[in-house]
Amino acid sequence: MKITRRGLMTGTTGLAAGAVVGAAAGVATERSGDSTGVASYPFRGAHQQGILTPVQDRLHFAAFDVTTTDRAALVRLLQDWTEAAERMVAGGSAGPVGPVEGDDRLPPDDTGEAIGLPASRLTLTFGFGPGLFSDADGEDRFGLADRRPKALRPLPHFASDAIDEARSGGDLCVQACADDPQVAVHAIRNLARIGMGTVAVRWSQLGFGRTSSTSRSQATPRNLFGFKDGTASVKSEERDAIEEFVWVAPGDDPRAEWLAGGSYLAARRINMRIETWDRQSLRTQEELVGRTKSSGAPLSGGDEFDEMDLEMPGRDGPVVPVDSHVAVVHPDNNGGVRMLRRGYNFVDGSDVLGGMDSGLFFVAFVRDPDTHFIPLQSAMAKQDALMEYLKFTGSALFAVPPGVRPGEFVGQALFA
Ligand SMILES: C=CC1=C(C)c2cc3[nH]c(cc4nc(cc5[nH]c(cc1n2)c(C)c5CCC(=O)O)C(CCC(=O)O)=C4C)c(C)c3C=C
Ligand SMILES: [Fe+2]
Repeated sequence: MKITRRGLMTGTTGLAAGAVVGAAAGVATERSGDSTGVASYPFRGAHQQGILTPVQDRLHFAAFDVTTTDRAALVRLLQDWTEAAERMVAGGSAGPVGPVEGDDRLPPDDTGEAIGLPASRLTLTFGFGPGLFSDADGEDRFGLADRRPKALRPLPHFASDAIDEARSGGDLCVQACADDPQVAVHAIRNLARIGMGTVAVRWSQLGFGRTSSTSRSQATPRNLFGFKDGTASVKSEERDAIEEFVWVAPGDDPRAEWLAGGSYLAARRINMRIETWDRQSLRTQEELVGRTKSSGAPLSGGDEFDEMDLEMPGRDGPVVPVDSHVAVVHPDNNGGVRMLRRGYNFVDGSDVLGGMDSGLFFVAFVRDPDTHFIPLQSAMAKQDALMEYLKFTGSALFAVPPGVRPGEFVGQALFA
């Protein structure tokens, strides 16, 4: 069955628009326009989609404040979001009726800007922020406080952070990734519309040109410094590494067993001083990163995916400088830990000085932020020569519940 919003609207499936959901694992497309050969991914499974899924080209990420005090309303929202998400990732509309099929005296249950667009490999990934468990005064908002995962706290302040609170935190988050920005935006917009009166968008971020790859079948993309980014990120083919570094395991956190099979999502909005960067010599740029700009190979030699030799002597110390980015965050200098990175480039117009408000919206999925993320971010803040070209302007941490099983809603085990 071919599922497109247009196909559904013209009745080729014989079903109401949006009523159909993809059941097969990764519905193949006749003409997908991407290297994966897949048009859509199933919403339900052991783990949420949008983590191991081959990274799509576009992002719309939104963080929400929960505005209700009613636990039942929060549960209803998650049920409604689950239904809408399942329809939209299959290429259907947000509501069961559709953008133009309903009673014309009522607002449509889908906003319509995705009419005619295919699923575009849309994935929707949901997360819970610390504020869902208790508010700033420690008040238990929804009877969930004693189920808060131990590592789910606002990220600490790191040296030279310039965090804008209006771009940080949030009680809930939704990561929408797709190959078409209109499809990602449509999904977030409709989830926000469905949540009216229960949640309000706190901040959101658009991203383009994925800065990572989650599969060996994907080429490594480039960030706005012009370097390949994502080379050493955990790949979906690395089964042992995924268990060790990405998924929360049963027994990791006895009071938050509901999170087993899930993960933590660390988000950092990082402005890049690209105008200053562009004035640095190629050699300086490569020494700041620790890899070559052309192939992404370590400065110690070899090809992109070859092991880096952090000890190889150069003229003034190691050939991969000790304060280069890759040396500072390398597993050998951080207790062996790795992370699955899934960031995007962004350009949000220009700043008051005529420079571009641009950078990298860093997203990483980790098993435990206390051991797999915070120490690396601290090391970067203190020792990384790249920091001179970076300004951290947003910050958030979310617990990402496990996958949604048939008949369940997202995060159901937390409310059991
Ligand atoms: C705290 C975690 C990290 C932040 C924040 C971060 C920001 C950041 N990174 C680049 C560019 C590159 N990063 C690369 C590798 C790399 N980065 C991190 C962590 C953070 N980066 C890790 C764990 C690694 C892998 C290290 C390893 O195992 O070798 C690379 C090299 C290519 C690659 O492996 O992806 C580049 C390039 C920028 C520009 C940036 C902030 C804007
Ligand atoms: Fe990095």
